[in-house]
Amino acid sequence: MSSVELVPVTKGLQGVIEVPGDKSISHRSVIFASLSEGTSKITNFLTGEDCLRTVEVFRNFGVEIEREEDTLVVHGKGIASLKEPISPLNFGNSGTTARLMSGVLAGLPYFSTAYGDASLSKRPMDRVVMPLKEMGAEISGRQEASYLPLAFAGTTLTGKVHHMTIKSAQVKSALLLAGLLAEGTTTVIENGRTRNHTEMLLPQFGVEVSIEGSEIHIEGGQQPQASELRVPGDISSAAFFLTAAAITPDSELIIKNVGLNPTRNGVIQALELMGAEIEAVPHTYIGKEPVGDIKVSYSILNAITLEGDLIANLIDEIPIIALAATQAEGTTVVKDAKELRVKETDRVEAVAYNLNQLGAKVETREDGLVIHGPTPLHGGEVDSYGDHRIGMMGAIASLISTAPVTIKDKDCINISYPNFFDHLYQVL
Ligand SMILES: O=C(O)C1=C[C@@H](OP(=O)(O)O)[C@@H](O)[C@H](O)C1
Ligand SMILES: C=C(OP(=O)(O)O)C(=O)O
Repeated sequence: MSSVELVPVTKGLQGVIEVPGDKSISHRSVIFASLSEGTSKITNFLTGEDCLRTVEVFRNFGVEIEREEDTLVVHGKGIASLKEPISPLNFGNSGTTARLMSGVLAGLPYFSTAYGDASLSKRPMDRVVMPLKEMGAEISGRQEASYLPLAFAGTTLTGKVHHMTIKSAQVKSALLLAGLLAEGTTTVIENGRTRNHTEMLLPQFGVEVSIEGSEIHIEGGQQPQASELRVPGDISSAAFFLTAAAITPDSELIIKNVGLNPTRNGVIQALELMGAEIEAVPHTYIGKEPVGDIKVSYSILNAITLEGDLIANLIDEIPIIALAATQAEGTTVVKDAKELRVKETDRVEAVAYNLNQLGAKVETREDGLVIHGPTPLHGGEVDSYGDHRIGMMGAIASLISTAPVTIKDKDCINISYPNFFDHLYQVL
């Protein structure tokens, strides 16, 4: 297993970086382009392992997708021209591929099977399988199709009104995609705001989606049309550098061209509430997505409470915010975040275990974390448990530790941020 030893820094982080393309938007862009008629060009596509899984899935459906570095050219021939896949589809480690593609596989008139790695095979799939079955999907698998591997019979779906019971953009998106392939109208009623990239991007591919408050409606039978798109920088990747600069004395960093969608920018709010000197200015729109530069400098931080609706807005950033909280004055509380327990690993346990190994004082709760700060970190070993966000949290912790930090299984970082270490060394 690959590991790396990182030594503490002797000076602050300085410079200007541009993080890779947004993971959520990259997945969606290749799905929509592959279902489209015509040739789509996607630039700044995230070449992390997860998004490449989604590309591979559509190649299995016979879609010709060319890739040169972070540019994809997708030669769509329309939904009716997709071919039945002859091999099982491999979703790897990617929850987004698994959930969104379940909506697609359920509604295409083909038999398909799909599997994932050990981590993904433990993550709940009933959250998409159950509402898809209510639309007429035939899906089978272990424990009433609650886990991968899954088999999709490919049936005619009927539109339906779904009342969401969890806050999940993956489930919402799976149902909207199934709705696109279904007969009639599908409505998803959210029980809290989650990232809205699917609803924002589908119209760019010529698909009509109507939004009234928390209700999203999509009419089945629409044929998406090719589009051109530049993917904004990923705020979830930027979060590691924002936090690094906020907790490392004498730092000042600028991160350019980051997606600042208000359903995703909770990490900026959280760092601001902690007292970080942080400025995010949108300077342009890519489609309906605001994009801007973020400037952040070292500050003395204070503890905060994160709960309620803000949680979905920063769910993937909680590990790195927890590291910031170890350096903040007072007790930081993270509540309403039990979703963290069903990510690539149980992130409640993984964050607490690893930060405590380094000398922090972190307690676990069923739905979150309690972090007592500030505590100096003394170095040691961080076990990523194969989870990219835990690996990157450990790497950023090394900057302010008094002794080296070893990251076990560092290669998992390639899942969402293949050039993470290049960027880190660039700003040191
Ligand atoms: O829709 C998406 O692209 C994502 C939604 C979130 O998951 P949930 O829908 O499970 O909250 C997030 O954690 C994941 O990294 C990406
Ligand atoms: C949870 C994540 O991704 P996914 O659900 O796509 O595996 C993540 O990127 O932090």
